Amino acid sequence: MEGKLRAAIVGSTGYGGVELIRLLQGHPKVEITSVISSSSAGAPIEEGFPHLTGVLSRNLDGVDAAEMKERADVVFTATPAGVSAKLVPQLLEAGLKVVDLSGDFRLKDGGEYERWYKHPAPQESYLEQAVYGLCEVFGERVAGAEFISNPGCYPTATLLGLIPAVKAGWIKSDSIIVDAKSGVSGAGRGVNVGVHYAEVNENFKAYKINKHQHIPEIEQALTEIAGEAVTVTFTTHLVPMTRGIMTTIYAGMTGDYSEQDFIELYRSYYEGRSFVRVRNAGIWPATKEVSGSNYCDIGFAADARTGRITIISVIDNLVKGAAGQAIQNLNLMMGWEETLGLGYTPVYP
Ligand SMILES: NC(=O)C1=CN([C@@H]2O[C@H](COP(=O)(O)OP(=O)(O)OC[C@H]3O[C@@H](n4cnc5c(N)ncnc54)[C@H](OP(=O)(O)O)[C@@H]3O)[C@@H](O)[C@H]2O)C=CC1
Ligand SMILES: CC(=O)N[C@@H](CCC(=O)OP(=O)(O)O)C(=O)O
Repeated sequence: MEGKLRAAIVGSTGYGGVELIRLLQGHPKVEITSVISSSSAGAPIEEGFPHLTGVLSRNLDGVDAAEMKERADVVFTATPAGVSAKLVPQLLEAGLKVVDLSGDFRLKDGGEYERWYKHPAPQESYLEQAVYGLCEVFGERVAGAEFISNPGCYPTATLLGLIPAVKAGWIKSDSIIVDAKSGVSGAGRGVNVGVHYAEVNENFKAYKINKHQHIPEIEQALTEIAGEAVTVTFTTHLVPMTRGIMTTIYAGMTGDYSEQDFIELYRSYYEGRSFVRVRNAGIWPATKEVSGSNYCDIGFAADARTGRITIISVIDNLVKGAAGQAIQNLNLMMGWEETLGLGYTPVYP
């Protein structure tokens, strides 16, 4: 184990944290040295998560920045909104590297954060320090950074599906509609009546229409790429499945572009990036085709009749949408190959 980077996971009893454990167990340069819980410190992690028996044998540690500094070099905070805002500054002041999976540091404008998340914003200096880790787009900023704000699950699928076309000026920036669907693990492990089995099974429902906290995150990145204000209509739906996000994106095209034009544009933009796979014409991605993996698969349908492009983008919300991208960010921070420890083939069927 000597020579490995030591990692602690706060929120290790949540879905994002447990997925970090699964993925980091296979990472050749990282050792998990602390799994942390605010409510079950002292208990063996296998007790609550029998699937980890024989995989990771550790007792849960309490939330203590000084102890984390003793035990770890990097901390993944897979904690609810509002918790990271208070905890992460302590970790940074202790000299730890941090990858935060929550939404607390993604919006550069603290006022916008308070408006959408309904929590007090973190101090401005930490918002400035946080590097928004959408690896395939802003990866150069991640290299050597000490503090990464990992993108949200829906924004990851949406932005990877939109950015090459927005950057090229191929779509009308006031015409974007994102129809997004998520599996139930996206809501986390906490009890919530909206994600109860009887509410979700054999059901399909829209939620947070025009009020979703990922809207400003998507618009912030698209506005930067476009160099002009971009707004999106964004509707989220809950699908009766465990993992997976599909975003179906509609936008008016600025010219007479074909599917093949889009395929070539996107393949060129993502050239050399292993985790974005652009489909051939007529083969649209499905969530199962990325499940358990760090891939984002993208497909297109151009409609000359309406002048609109339809872009389908799928990810596993817990991998590319959370833990996988967090590890990809760590790899880039450390100057390692970005695919290190992430070579998972999707679980199919
Ligand atoms: N699920 C997903 O697909 C995605 C989630 N995210 C974000 O990642 C973060 C984690 O999500 P997820 O794992 O799904 O959520 P969960 O609700 O499954 O887990 C969150 C964990 O945080 C811990 N926690 C709660 N309060 C505190 C506290 N005060 N201090 C320290 N730890 C605390 C809890 O564990 P304990 O009680 O043991 O401390 C809990 O298990 C959230 O911000 C979420 O929005 C981002 C992208 C995708
Ligand atoms: C299915 C489901 O409920 N998904 C959650 C995703 C939450 C999340 O990941 O929140 P942050 O990225 O803001 O931390 C939602 O739509 O709110």
